[in-house]
Amino acid sequence: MTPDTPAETVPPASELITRVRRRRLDLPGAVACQVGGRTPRAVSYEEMALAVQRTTAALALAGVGHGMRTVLLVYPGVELGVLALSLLRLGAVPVMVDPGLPYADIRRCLERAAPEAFIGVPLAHAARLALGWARRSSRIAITVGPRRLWPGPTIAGLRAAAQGRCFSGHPPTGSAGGSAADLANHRANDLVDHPAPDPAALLVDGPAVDLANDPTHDMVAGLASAPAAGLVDDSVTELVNDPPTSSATDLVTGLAAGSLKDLTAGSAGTPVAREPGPDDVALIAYTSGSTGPPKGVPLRHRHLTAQLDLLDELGIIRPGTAMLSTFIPFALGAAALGATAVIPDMDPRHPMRADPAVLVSGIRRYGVATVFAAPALLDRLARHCAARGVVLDTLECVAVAGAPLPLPTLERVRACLPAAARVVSVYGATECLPVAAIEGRELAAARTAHPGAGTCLGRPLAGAEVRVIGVTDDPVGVWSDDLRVPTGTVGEIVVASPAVSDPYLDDPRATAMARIADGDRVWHRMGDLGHLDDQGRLWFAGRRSERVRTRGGDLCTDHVETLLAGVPGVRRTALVGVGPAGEQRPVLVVEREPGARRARVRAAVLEEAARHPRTAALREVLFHPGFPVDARHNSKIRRNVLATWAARRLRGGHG
Ligand SMILES: Nc1ncnc2c1ncn2[C@@H]1O[C@H](COP(=O)(O)OP(=O)(O)OP(=O)(O)O)[C@@H](O)[C@H]1O
Repeated sequence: MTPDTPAETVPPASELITRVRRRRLDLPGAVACQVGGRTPRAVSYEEMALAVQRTTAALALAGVGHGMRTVLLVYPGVELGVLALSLLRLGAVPVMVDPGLPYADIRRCLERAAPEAFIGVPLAHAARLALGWARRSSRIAITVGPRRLWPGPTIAGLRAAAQGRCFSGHPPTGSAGGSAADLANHRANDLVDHPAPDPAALLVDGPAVDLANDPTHDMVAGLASAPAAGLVDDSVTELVNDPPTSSATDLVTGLAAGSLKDLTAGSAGTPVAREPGPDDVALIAYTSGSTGPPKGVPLRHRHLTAQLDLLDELGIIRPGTAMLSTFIPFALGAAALGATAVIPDMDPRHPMRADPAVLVSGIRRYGVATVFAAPALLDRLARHCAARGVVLDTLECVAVAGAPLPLPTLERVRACLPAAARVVSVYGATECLPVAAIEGRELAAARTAHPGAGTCLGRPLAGAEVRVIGVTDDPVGVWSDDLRVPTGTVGEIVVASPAVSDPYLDDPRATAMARIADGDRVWHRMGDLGHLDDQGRLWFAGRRSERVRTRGGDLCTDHVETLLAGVPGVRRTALVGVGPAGEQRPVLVVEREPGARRARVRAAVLEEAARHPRTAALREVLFHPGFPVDARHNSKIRRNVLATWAARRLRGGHG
C-alpha cells in the first residue's frame, strides 16, 4: 500500500489464510496438525507457518503463480496441508480431484480443469505419464518425494533452492559450484545433451508398465514400490529438518520457469506478488460423481469463508481441541477454526478400507474430541467398537455427512460414545456446504414419529435459505414464486447461501440444470427430493435422478429404504426402477448381514413392506453382495448402476 492509498481500497485478504495466521500469532506452539502412522509427529502452527513460507517460495521458484490451476495429488499428511496452504497463499488454484475415482474419470476431470501445474507423489506422476492425466495442459511438474523416471523438480529441491542453500553450502554433485547462473547453464547444457526421453520410453520397467498396460490395475498394487506412508513421512521430515541439497536438474526447471532473479539473489523470502482476495478463485473441487461424471466446482475465497462461518455456527469444531476427519480437505477447515487436525492413517482412495483399530487408537492417543466421517465408515467403526466393548470416551461430537444417516448406524455409533456426546448429521453438497444440520436424538425421534417420510435433515443454518420447488427434469432459468410447493409437499430442494459456488467448470448443460437466477442471487438445485415440515425442518427423500417412476406415480428412494432399514438380516437396501420411465417396476436390492439367510430376509422384507402404504406394492427383492458406492465417501449408493444390474438379473430370471 502506498502512503496515499485510502485504507478502504486495500483488497481484504482471504479469510482462510487470515484465520490460520491469526491462530499462529495467538498460539504459535499450539499443534496445528498431528500425524499418526508409523512415525507419529505433531506440527505446531509456528512450524506449519514456516513450512508454508518456505514452500510458497519454492513453488514460486518453479513458476507457480496467481490464478494457476494446479493438480495436487499427495497423500494425506502435513505435506498435503502445507502445499495446499502455500498454493492458496500464492493465489494459485488447487484442483482437488478425488484420488479414488476410476482413472478415466480422473483423466476427464483433469482435461476439463486444464491445470498448468501438476504436483504429486511419484505414483501420481507415473499415472500422469502412463494414463495421460493433464498431459496436454501441464507444463510444470513437481514431484513430492523421490523423482523417478520423469523430468522436473522435486519439492525438496525447490525448497533448498529457494533458500539458496545449495549455492552456499552444498553444491550439487557434478556441478562446477559457482554462481546460480553457472549452475543453471551447466545443467541446462546437460539437459540439452541428454534431452528428456519421450514419456512412452519412460515406461520401460516396473510398475509403470503395469499402469500403461492395464489402466484398471489398482494403483497401490501397480506401484507397490512407492509405499504411501513412507513418502509422507519422508516429506514431513524434510519440512522440519534442514532441507536436503537440491539436484541441479531440479534447479534448471525452476530457472526455466522464470525465477532466475529470485534464485540468484539467494532469496529465502516469500515472493507473493499479490495475496488472494475474497473474489479470487480459491480452488476447484469436484462433486462425488455418484449420479454421473463428477462436475468441477470452482470455489472462491469468499465461498470458503462462508463455509467456515456456517461450520462455526454448528459448533462441531472447538478451538484447542483435536479433530479427526476421514475427508481430508476438512482438516484444513479444522486448522482454520483453531483445532488440531489429526490426520488418520488411511488411504483416501479407499476410505472403507481404513482399519477401525487404527482409527480408534488415533482417537484415543490424541484425545480427539470431534470425528468427521461418512455414514458407511462410521458404521464400520461403531461395529468394531461394539464387538470389543470400546467406548470412545474423548469424543464430544461425531459429525456425519455425505449420505443419509441410517437409524441402525446412528444407534450403533451412540452405543460407543459417552452419554453427553452429540452425533450431528450435516447436510450439504460440494456446491454449497453446509446447508442444514440435526442432532441424532432429534433425527431418531423425527423418523420414528413419521415413518416413510425419509430422513430429517434439521433446520437450515442461519445464512442458508432453503425452499422446495415442483419436480422437473428440465432447466428452470429464472425464479418465480409459483415454482414453490406447499409445506409438507415433496419437491426438489433449492438453496441460496453465500457458500453457493460458481457455475460448474466448462459444463453449461449441468449448470443450466443446477441454477435458478433470482435477481442478485442464485438458487442452487440440490438434485435432492424432500419437503419442509411445519416446524421449518427439511427432510430428505432421495436423489431426483434416482426416483422410481411407476405407473402409479413416483417413489422416492429414502421414503422406502428408511422403512426397511431395521428388518433383521438387512444391512442396507436400495430401491431401483426397472423399465422405461413412467412404467418402472420397483425393485428392492438388499445387502445382507453376514450369515443372514436369503429366504428368511426376503420374507421379512416383504412382510414389513406390506405394512406400509408406500411399500405395499413392492414384490421384487434381489440380493447383492456389495453395493457400488461413490469414491469419496463410499456411502452414496450408485443406484443407477444397481438399476442396470437389477434389470440384467431379472432378464436372466434370477429374481
Ligand atoms: N446429511 C445428509 N443426508 C442426506 N444426504 C446427504 C447428506 N449430506 C450429503 N448428502 C447427499 O450428498 C449430496 C452431495 O454430494 P456431493 O456434493 O459429494 O456430490 P454428488 O451430488 O453426490 O455428486 P454428483 O452430482 O456428481 O452425483 C447431496 O445432494 C445429498 O444427496
